Order: sequence, then C-alpha cells, then structure tokens
Amino acid sequence: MVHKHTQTALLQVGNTSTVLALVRQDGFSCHVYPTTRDSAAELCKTLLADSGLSGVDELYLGGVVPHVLEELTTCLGQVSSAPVLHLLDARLASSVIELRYDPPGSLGFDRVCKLLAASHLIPGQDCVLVDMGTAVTVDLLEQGRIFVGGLIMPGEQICLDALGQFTAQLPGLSLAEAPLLDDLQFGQSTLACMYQGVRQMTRAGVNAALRQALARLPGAQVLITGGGAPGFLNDAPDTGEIRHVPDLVLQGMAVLAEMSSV
Ligand SMILES: Nc1ncnc2c1ncn2[C@@H]1O[C@H](COP(=O)(O)OP(=O)(O)OP(=O)(O)O)[C@@H](O)[C@H]1O
Ligand SMILES: CC(C)(CO)[C@@H](O)C(=O)NCCC(=O)O
Ligand SMILES: [K+]
Repeated sequence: MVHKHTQTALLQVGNTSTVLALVRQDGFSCHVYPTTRDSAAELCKTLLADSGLSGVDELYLGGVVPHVLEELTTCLGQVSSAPVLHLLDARLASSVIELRYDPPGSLGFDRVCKLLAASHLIPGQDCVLVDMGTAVTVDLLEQGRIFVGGLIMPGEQICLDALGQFTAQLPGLSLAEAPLLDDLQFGQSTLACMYQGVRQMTRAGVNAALRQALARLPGAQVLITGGGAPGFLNDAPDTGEIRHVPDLVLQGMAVLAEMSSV
C-alpha cells in the first residue's frame, strides 16, 4: 500500500507580507504575497490562483491582522479543494512561556511565535529577539521561558509614510525604491536626507535597545529577523554577535502547530 505523504503548510499574515510556507524536512519553502489589508478577499483570490496551495493537505494560519485572518479562514473554508484549516491559538504558548504582559493575550501573535522558536532553538538560555518588520520589536526572553518585556518602534517604511503624510513638502517614499546609501551620514537632497534619517533613527534605536537589553540579560544571545535585518547587520551593529534567523516567526508557528495537533 502506498502511503500518501501529508503536506503541511503555514500561512503567516504579517502587516506587510503574507507568507505561505510549505513545511519541508530541512526548513520551509516560501511563497510571499502582499497583505492586502483593505481586501482580504483579494488576498484569498491571489492565494487560490497561485500554485502554492496546491497539494497542501493541512494549513495552519496565524498572524497579526485579525480581520484578514478571519476573512481568509471563511473564504478558504468555502473552497472544496482547499486544505484542512487550523487557526493557530497563541494562548497555547503560555504552557511553555510565562508571559509577563498585561494582559498576556494581547502580546502579538508574531512575538509569541518568536519566543517559542527561541525557546526551542536555544533552550534554557537568555535571549533578545529583534524583529525589523513593519514595526520593529525588541523582546527579552529569560532562561528560555520567561518573557520579561520588550518594546515596539515604528519600522522604516512607517517612518517614511509618516514624514510624507504629515508634511507639505516631503514626498511619500518607498523603502523598496531606496537608492543604495553609501556611508555618507548626511544627505544632500530631500530624498537622501529622508532615507538617511529613517535609517539612522532605526539603527540607533535598535542599538540602544540592545545595549539596555544586554545590561538586563548579560551574555544573552541576540537573534534578529524581519525584512530590515540584513540591512541592519550590514551596517555593523554596536553589539557583538547577532544571529540572523530569517524564518524565526515561521519556526515558532511550526512549534505552535505541533503543540496544537497533540
Ligand atoms: N531593505 C530594507 N531595509 C530596511 N528595512 C526594510 C528593508 N526591506 C524591508 N524593510 C522593512 O521591513 C518591513 C517589512 O518587514 P517584513 O518583510 O518582515 O514584513 P512583515 O513580515 O509583513 O512584517 P510584520 O511581520 O512585522 O508585519 C518594511 O515595512 C520595512 O520597514
Ligand atoms: C507589534 C506588532 C505590530 C509587530 O509585528 C505585532 O506584534 C502586534 O500587532 N502586536 C499586538 C500588540 C502587542 O504585541 O502588544
Ligand atoms: K493599527
């Protein structure tokens, strides 16, 4: 008898991108889509039209845009060829990690996932988790099992959007179209000043947060993820060794999926 292999996938809805990750033996094979926050129906259509979902038997969903998750679940649930859907519940994590947060359930799904992933990657260790995504977060995990706190900063794109929106003379800029910034610290055009400004602000903010985090948890391992991570690492951070784990949220989702299927 031939046993059909079950294909499991994760769907991570971020504020900027939605990632469909097919679970492989050695990691994830990813398809990335823009999170169309105004139209979850559009995202659903895109997902179904693409080849990513074909052959997926079990799909675990989670993320930080509740209404999109809700609508996706409804919309995919109506398609007969769609995989079996499981909406992940981050509250399960509280059996492994003590969440010192008020209230604990308000800690973002992605942040919970990163804590879970770290507690598996480096069990029992102190660590600092940096996510340079839509928002930039720095979270502290003590002894691999106590979330002692963190902080939330605006991401670079949000900063650019805000400058464009709240001023008369500054344009709306996209990070995706940023010119290659050289080491010149100060710009000589509006665009260069804006790109340099938000880059330096983010960099300084993360470096400062890391210094404080490492004062609180000396010797902690620093893990970094998110779209802005490669750029940050390129810029020679102040702190010592930083480990880049691009799929940290997905790794945590996989742990959560495992926990929820037993
Ligand atoms: N080259 C870059 N340099 C700096 N920052 C970048 C770069 N590319 C992307 N970013 C930042 O990363 C953000 C996108 O992050 P990411 O790719 O992790 O998306 P996301 O997973 O949807 O975000 P989140 O999970 O935080 O909602 C952008 O909004 C921007 O602030
Ligand atoms: C902070 C973000 C936006 C980072 O992606 C996300 O984790 C979120 O929406 N969190 C909910 C609020 C909180 O974590 O306190
Ligand atoms: K909001």
